[in-house]
Amino acid sequence: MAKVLSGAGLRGQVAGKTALSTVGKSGSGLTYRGYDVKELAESCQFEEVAHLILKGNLPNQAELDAYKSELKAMRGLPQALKEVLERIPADAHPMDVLRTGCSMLGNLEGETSFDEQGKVTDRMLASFPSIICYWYRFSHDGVRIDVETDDDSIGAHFLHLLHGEKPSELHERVMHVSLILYAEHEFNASTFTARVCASTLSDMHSCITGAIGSLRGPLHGGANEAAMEMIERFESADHAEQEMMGMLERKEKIMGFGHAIYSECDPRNEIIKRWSEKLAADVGDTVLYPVSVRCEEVMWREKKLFCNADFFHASAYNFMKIPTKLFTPIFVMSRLTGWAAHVMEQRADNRIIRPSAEYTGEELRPVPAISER
Ligand SMILES: CC(=O)SCCNC(=O)CCNC(=O)[C@H](O)C(C)(C)COP(=O)(O)OP(=O)(O)OC[C@H]1O[C@@H](n2cnc3c(N)ncnc32)[C@H](O)[C@@H]1OP(=O)(O)O
Ligand SMILES: O=C([O-])CC(=O)C(=O)O
Repeated sequence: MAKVLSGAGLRGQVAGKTALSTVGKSGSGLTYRGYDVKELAESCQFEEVAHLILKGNLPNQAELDAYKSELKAMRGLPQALKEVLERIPADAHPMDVLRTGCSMLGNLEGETSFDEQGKVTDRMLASFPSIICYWYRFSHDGVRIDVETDDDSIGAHFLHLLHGEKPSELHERVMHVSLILYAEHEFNASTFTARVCASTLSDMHSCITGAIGSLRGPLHGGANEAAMEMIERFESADHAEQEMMGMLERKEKIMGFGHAIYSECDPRNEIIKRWSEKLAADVGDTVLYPVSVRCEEVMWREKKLFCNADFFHASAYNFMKIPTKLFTPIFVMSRLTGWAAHVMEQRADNRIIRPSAEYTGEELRPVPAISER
């Protein structure tokens, strides 16, 4: 007889093994393949971390240069995909666009054998910024942009396509940090979605498409967007405090706070918060950053709830003039590495994931004739 779990949401249950990351091991830490995320975010480019997660090692200079060149060469989009993107309306959610774009790429350049898993993942990594920005610029500005730029990094490629000009050094660095922080996080909801899909021996594009859908919700990746929608309503730190107290009294969920695994703090927060502060100084902000800090203070004082990775990402992205609706797609551009690495790990030692349910429905009963229902 299978054991019935008492806690909802499978909280605290070990659902499988991974060598990719540890989350909250001592209440607050995060490591990717044994490296502390703080050190990675301090000294690495996102492409180094993508290489670490997907290929197993931090690349040396020659390997990094080769990997970046390979990715650069994969930025173009097939005409049939552009045509699909052009038909998606401007008021669609960009996460839905990305979900469709990923799925369409699977139709055009599908994974025909698991030997291709590395290649199709790199292709997605290189082309997701193109997909999202091609649609965004076409539907919002009516232009068909050339997505094959020579930018050095994935983050710079994205910002260049979005704004039509190369980003500053500061913005490119913030993108590296942000993409590193979001890259991998053990058995979170979207990664678990990808692994469940992989366990049926499905293809990579299906696993990633499912994961995008799972990340979209405001309790997961969608929280950075929801946090932005909240903080932009606040006119000052005092106003933020007053509104937050009301929300807490009404027992509303405050997006960007709390975590299913971390018990003390989310280690990604202090890093992105520092960069948000730098960006605030860069743009001369006197509202959004102080409002965000006050929200953090109120939540800790009132509920002992801390900011997760999403909260200060909201102001950081806003300072870089990234439209709010594109916040969660950036998360996808990064987490794709973790998702794909988990798919590969699942495939390497697979058994179909199929838990049991505790039945809470009716006892066995006869089917009444239709005239008697
Ligand atoms: C990158 C990421 O995906 S990080 C997560 C992003 N998501 C969010 O920011 C959404 C807001 N946060 C939440 O909804 C939750 O904290 C989650 C989904 C992250 C974790 O959920 P859980 O593990 O179920 O939360 P947990 O069990 O710790 O909650 C404990 C209590 O704190 C409350 N709580 C948790 N987070 C919040 C919050 N953000 N605002 C208000 N109350 C909260 C819960 O309602 C619960 O209260 P109760 O005991 O009275 O029912
Ligand atoms: O681990 C989680 O549940 C959510 C999270 O922080 C992430 O996926 O980055």
